[in-house]
Amino acid sequence: MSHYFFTSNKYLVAILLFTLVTICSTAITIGEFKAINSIAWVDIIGEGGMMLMIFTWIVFTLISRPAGRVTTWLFTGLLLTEISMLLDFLDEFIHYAAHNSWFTTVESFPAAIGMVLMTFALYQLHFEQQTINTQLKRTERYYREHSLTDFVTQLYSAQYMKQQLKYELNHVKAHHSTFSLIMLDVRKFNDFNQRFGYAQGDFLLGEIAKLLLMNIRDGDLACRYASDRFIVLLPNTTANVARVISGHIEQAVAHLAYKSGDSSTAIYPKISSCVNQYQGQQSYQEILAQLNHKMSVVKYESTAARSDVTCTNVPVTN
Ligand SMILES: Nc1nc2c(ncn2[C@@H]2O[C@H](COP(=O)(O)OP(=O)(O)OP(=O)(O)O)[C@@H](O)[C@H]2O)c(=O)[nH]1
Repeated sequence: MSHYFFTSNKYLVAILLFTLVTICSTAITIGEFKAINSIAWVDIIGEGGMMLMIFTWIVFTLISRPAGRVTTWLFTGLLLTEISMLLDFLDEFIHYAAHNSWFTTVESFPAAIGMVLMTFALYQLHFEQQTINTQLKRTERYYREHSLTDFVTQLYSAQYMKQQLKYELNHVKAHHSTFSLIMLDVRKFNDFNQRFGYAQGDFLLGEIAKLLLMNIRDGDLACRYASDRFIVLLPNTTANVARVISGHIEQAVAHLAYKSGDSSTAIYPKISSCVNQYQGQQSYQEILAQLNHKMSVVKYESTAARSDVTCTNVPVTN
């Protein structure tokens, strides 16, 4: 469950709770509970079920979508529909005197407006999804398999990377071609976690993953290999080209002025990278072992050169 989105939609959560509480308390104040033997239990189950379903849709909208225009339209449409369902549900066991019957006669209006708003929201969502699909193309090299994505970064997982590596090895053997791998490791990520907390660490990994995707080509595949380590598979690519791309990624991450929470201090994360080119003579296990070893050497050398400072704090000036 995305705690982050729920927090970013906190005003909508407050509006939802306020609306539901106000309607229930108004109904109880101006109405009277019906006698138990005049209650239609089947209607209560049906209407109560629909009300709960729409409430669940609202909660899923709030936890799975970032705050913004489309989310607000979706939320408003769903909330109006929920209001109709709640009024419908309440009048199953609350009776209103004639002068308060407006409370139940208006029940169908919110849903009608809500449906129009939701249709508009879905129309907007369609365009938003088209933009996301364009970006997703970069991570969907051969087929969609979302069970193999990493939750924190939304990149493909190490398991998917191994599958694709095996596929690529067979491919280069059959076609006498070549491919390269880039391994990237965030420097002193443990220190970052200790200083800012794991939630911020997750967020930073997500931001680095986005930069990674922006700096690779459509046919390349970026995966989260292990904790703060990423691998990019570059088909039909020599080590020289891979080094250039890896340099672009390093520069992009080095220019990421990360702000933790409300802090206005910029933190500049750094990553180490190494590159290897392959023709398909080794197994995927040997390749990964070789790449991990090369990364250890790179990290050792950068530590020896004392250039592994992770976070440079530069106060942001307005
Ligand atoms: N926030 C967050 N931290 C993670 C996740 N997975 C692993 N870690 C943490 O990542 C850190 C990795 O630490 P190390 O392997 O020592 O790496 P490092 O601190 O970058 O050290 P160097 O690579 O030598 O510079 C550990 O603190 C792990 O607990 C995750 O999904 N989210």
